Amino acid sequence: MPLLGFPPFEVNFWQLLAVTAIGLTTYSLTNAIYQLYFSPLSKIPGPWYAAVSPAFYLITCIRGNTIYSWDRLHSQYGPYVRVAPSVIMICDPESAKKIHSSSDVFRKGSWYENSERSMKGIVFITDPEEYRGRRRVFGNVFSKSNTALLEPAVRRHMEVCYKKIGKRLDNGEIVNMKKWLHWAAADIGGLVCFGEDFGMIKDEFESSIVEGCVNFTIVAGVQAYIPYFKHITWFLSFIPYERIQWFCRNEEQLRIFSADILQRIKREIQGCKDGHPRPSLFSAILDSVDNPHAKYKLEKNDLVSDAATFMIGAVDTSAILATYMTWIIFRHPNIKKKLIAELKSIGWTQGDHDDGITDEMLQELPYFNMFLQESLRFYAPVQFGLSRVVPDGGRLLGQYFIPGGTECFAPAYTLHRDPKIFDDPLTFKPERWLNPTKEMESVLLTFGGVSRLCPGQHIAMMELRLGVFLLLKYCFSARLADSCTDESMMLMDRTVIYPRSNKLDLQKEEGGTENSER
Ligand code: HEM
Repeated sequence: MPLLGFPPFEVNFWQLLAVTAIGLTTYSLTNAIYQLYFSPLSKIPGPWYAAVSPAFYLITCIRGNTIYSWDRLHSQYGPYVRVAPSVIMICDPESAKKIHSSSDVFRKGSWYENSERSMKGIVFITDPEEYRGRRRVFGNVFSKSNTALLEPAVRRHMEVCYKKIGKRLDNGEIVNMKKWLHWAAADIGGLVCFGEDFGMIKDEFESSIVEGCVNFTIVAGVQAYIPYFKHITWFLSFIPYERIQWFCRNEEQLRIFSADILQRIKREIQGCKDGHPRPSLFSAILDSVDNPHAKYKLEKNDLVSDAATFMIGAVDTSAILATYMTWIIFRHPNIKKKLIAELKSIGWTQGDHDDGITDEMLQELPYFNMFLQESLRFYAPVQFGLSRVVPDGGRLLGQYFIPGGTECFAPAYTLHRDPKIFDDPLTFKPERWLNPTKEMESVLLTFGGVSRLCPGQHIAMMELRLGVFLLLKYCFSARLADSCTDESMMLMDRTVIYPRSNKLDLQKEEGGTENSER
């Protein structure tokens, strides 16, 4: 009996397919016409296929080495490029400053929401209000003066590291500096955050924390571009295949690792007769979880996430920058000579002798600090562009009015090499920082933008200064091994940059003096 008198409505498979195809084609065509001619972003140049579908952007990001893709697009289309229907890339210093401003905050974008599963650490907080609350918990533990208190422990640790490397070089070994610098960065991260290192330099082994931190940035760099992928990985983690499990369970393993350490610190505090355990960042803030009267409260889960996040933030970044600084020192003998000359002026001696040099003295050396600054420009570990969202109401960026909700990013790789700001930008030239322009200083995004500056930057800078000084002290007579070439050190990019060969080998210069003893 036909319903309401209408004849029965029958569709066969082919009709259904035809209707679906017509529907999809109409939608795609209408969307393409809208995106190309009517969208508020349609005036922004860029490849047409990037404007009509997010596929180009997602594939470029998932493939990695985006720094080169963005740089090419910038040279082709100019400072503003539309790389997806609602994503724009900005290579204009003024607008880069705006999107990272601390007064008119552009919140963090979908990259951060997608890249974690259960890790609610500070770096992944996108809401500015929630971020301010979390930052208050940490108070001034990262201030320059607090960082200076850590110098003796950090220095002792680094001294052991470089002495060991020097001895190995003297014994004729080829030493992969990248590996040792990752061990040192993780050990120091442990010292700073938890008051204990992981014994990697002492026992010369790689704790799973290094692999965990490096893997996290790699996995996050893929997951961040595939919406809902983080939910799928939960199911995938049950597949009994080692590589898949490694990919899917890395975040959980880091959280377990952090929870264990925090538990140990807590036991230590409870067992401490005088109530003063080893000083560390997290022993200072444990109180915010356990004390009901603490001024700023933190959930236990967030504390564990923060502990893992701080290690992720500390390890790969510091190690990679130190690796490239080592490369530059041995790649350019004139730079090494100038650094040594300046160090000699404050009493530097080669080998195992106390020359009384402190971090404070290193901060006074002009060439030494220009070398550091140029390294921060050239080898910023995070160069792909930190994603931000235009606030409600939209904002004027350059000559374009960009609607609220649009994602934007300013790739550090391209900005740090802008010939309008840096003369001869592809040459590593410390002297350019002798009289820097305001623009040169403000465009550097090595430690992030002003609204979300890296809290570990003073610690990282101290580590880098002491690292260069101790490298020259204990590995003075080294040279680059034959395996280490311009080609092998070419920048690759997967969230954090790394050398193409994934190593930096040093060996002893033939006829050079002993490194460990004068
Ligand atoms: C050379 C070394 C380092 C570099 C180049 C570096 C770089 C950065 C950058 C670019 C950001 C901003 C990320 C964003 O906007 O999403 C950041 C954030 C962060 N860094 Fe570092 N970092 C370094 C060392 C450290 C160290 C040693 C620590 C901890 C002891 C640390 C902890 C963090 C944390 C917790 C954040 C998140 C802050 C936030 O979201 O506001 N970093 N870092």
